[in-house]
Amino acid sequence: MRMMKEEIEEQTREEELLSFPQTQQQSKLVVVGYALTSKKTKSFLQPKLEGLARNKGILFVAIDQNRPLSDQGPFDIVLHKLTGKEWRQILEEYRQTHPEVTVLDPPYAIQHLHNRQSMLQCVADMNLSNSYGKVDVPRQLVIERDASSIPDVVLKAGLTLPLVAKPLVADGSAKSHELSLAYDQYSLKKLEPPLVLQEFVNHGGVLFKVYIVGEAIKVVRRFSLPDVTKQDLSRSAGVFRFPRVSCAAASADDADLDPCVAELPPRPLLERLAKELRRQLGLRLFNLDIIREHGTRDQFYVIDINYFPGYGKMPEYEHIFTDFLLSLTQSRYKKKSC
Ligand SMILES: Nc1ncnc2c1ncn2[C@@H]1O[C@H](COP(=O)(O)OP(=O)(O)OP(=O)(O)O)[C@@H](O)[C@H]1O
Ligand SMILES: O=P(O)(O)O[C@H]1[C@H](OP(=O)(O)O)[C@@H](OP(=O)(O)O)[C@@H](O)[C@@H](O)[C@@H]1OP(=O)(O)O
Ligand SMILES: [Mg+2]
Ligand SMILES: [Mg+2]
Repeated sequence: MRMMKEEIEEQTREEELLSFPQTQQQSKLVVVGYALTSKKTKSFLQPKLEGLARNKGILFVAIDQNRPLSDQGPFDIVLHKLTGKEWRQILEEYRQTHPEVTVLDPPYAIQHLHNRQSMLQCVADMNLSNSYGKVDVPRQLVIERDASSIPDVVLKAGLTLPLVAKPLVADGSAKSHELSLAYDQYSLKKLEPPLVLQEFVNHGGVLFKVYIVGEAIKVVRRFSLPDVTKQDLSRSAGVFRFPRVSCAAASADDADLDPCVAELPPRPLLERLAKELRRQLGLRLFNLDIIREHGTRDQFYVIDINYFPGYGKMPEYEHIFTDFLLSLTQSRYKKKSC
């Protein structure tokens, strides 16, 4: 007789459990359910992560979106990065009915990052400035509709060209990553709202990606858009489109760079920024793109924040991530015994 799908899954899981070191079969395993796109599963769930996790007693189990979430598991942690209202509702309901499970992260908090205005609002409100530096967001305005009005609106708001035009919605779709650089005021009419118009900040062509996993922070350098000089601006006109520019950007960690451009932002400044963002956004898994204004030592701008970014590109992510997952279950255990 053919085995039921559930039975096969149960058997596979039992076999997986048996492949764990014996000490871990006896002590409690941390079961992490994941709901990720196939692209994300490939980049995140690399064999080196799964191997280390196994040694530490962590088991990753794929969530079947065609079956009720409550019938699966039991999970200690749910990791997810999928879009859609329906999925969000499923997760919110699951959080209510399964308070013992840590859902990374709450869907309502992630929603905050799906709009490029609300995404940076926390940073703007923070007014972070101390002896290590100053963190701002570029001046920007939201255009909801009517492209023909943009030149006027930009003039009135006093924004300085060139401007980066970014789709207002940042939901991870290919379209949400289609950016443009506008050199002159009249070409702005060619843009397609709803969008955010952000002042382009010269930063020496290098940006810093700050990856956050709970309390841990890792910073890497990436090549970015080159500076735009006054001469470039007077010579060029029009709108230059650059789809998925950030994904194509190579690592700049080993490049021979001007030390003033390459110097990482001060660690204490990033720690303060990360701590505030973690608290205010209510998120534990995100990264931010931060740039240093060219010609300054300590003026920084946050230009982008992403939920559950490409951790596969973060150095030592397998150690950092597994330690983080373990720390979550330990703190839950501590809370319970208190
Ligand atoms: N205000 C700005 N000033 C200078 N360069 C910028 C600015 N905004 C964006 N850029 C450049 O454009 C790139 C893409 O912008 P941004 O990071 O906002 O887009 P994204 O599609 O959300 O990227 P990601 O793939 O990281 O989610 C940046 O990595 C940077 O090189
Ligand atoms: O493509 P990668 O895995 O590297 O990760 C990228 C991730 O794509 P994915 O979540 O679809 O995989 C993007 O998410 P969406 O905005 O498209 O949702 C965004 O977070 C990028 O910033 C990540 O690149 P990183 O900033 O880490 O370099
Ligand atoms: Mg970015
Ligand atoms: Mg982004």
